[in-house]
Amino acid sequence: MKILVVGAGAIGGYFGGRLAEKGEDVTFLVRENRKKQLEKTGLKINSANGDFEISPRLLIAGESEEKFDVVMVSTKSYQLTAAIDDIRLHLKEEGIILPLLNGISHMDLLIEAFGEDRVIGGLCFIESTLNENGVIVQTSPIHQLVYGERTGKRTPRIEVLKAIFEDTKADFVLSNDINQDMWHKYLFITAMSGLTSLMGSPIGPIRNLESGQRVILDFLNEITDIMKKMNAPIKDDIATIQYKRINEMNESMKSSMQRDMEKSMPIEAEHLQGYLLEKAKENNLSVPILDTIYTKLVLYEKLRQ
Ligand SMILES: NC(=O)C1=CN([C@@H]2O[C@H](COP(=O)(O)OP(=O)(O)OC[C@H]3O[C@@H](n4cnc5c(N)ncnc54)[C@H](OP(=O)(O)O)[C@@H]3O)[C@@H](O)[C@H]2O)C=CC1
Ligand SMILES: CC(C)(CO)C(=O)C(=O)O
Repeated sequence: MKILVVGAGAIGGYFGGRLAEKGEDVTFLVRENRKKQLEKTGLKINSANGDFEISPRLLIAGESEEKFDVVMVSTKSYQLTAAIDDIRLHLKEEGIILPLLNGISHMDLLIEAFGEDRVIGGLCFIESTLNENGVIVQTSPIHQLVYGERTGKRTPRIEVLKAIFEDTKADFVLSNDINQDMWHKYLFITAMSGLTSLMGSPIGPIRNLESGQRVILDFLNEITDIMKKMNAPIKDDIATIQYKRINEMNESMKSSMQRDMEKSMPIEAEHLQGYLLEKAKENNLSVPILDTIYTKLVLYEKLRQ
């Protein structure tokens, strides 16, 4: 199976790199600058699970007519519309799209572009970032990619994908309810990225404060209320589950949004917090913590320009 990874950034480079390390047929769709950099240095990954390096196969959109069976999408949300045009050029007629972005609203964009049947569900738990030399630095041991048919069915194509992902030096998990898993991750990341970015601190010091504990739980409950109003397929006790998860994470864990802010890069505030704030407004919900976090993130974006 020919795999195209769209973006050789922090997560695409990591999971695509792990598949290539195992010998799978992986190509990275990149843009000019990243291509030049990767041709010079190779794809280097400094990982909590063991460093590795590959000479990646690279493709610039439209430079060949090569088509792929699986397209793993690992751009930022604000890069997705442009990336969709590039993907169209390289997706086989029966090819499938596996998105790894945080959030939910990108699913509508992808389904609109490629059709219900082409798009499966996906998400990942990993703490990784690009350093100033374009090296992927993965800091916590967790490196889990969760995927599945949005119908929950064990289709022949998902079994093929499962076989490809097996024995990779990363944790690939086939889900029977990827829709729910994606909403649960969305809840987790909205809280985690919002709070760490607002406080400018890894999660440890925030949760070590009594007030920090309160704000984490209150924010998770706020987001859960919005999601329930949206009829999102979440578990009733998901706020408690994610609260526990946040309390079990590494002391030093940062969110990718926070790391992007440290690098003065654009952030996915509209895609993550902004989308939920819109839904809160539509449902007349009072969401003071989300309002505060969103204001901070929008101010960051304005001051950055
Ligand atoms: N980093 C993390 O720890 C985690 C991130 N996520 C989520 O994963 C998604 C990706 O994040 P992350 O990997 O950190 O982001 P990065 O910015 O590190 O990577 C995105 C990559 O996509 C590339 N890209 C964008 N558009 C195109 C295009 N049209 N063609 C080819 N390449 C393109 C960019 O390349 P270029 O250099 O050309 O701009 C960049 O290398 C986000 O939704 C994020 O929230 C989820 C879990 C953890
Ligand atoms: C919190 C984390 C690292 C977990 O995967 C994440 O998804 C992100 O920061 O984007």
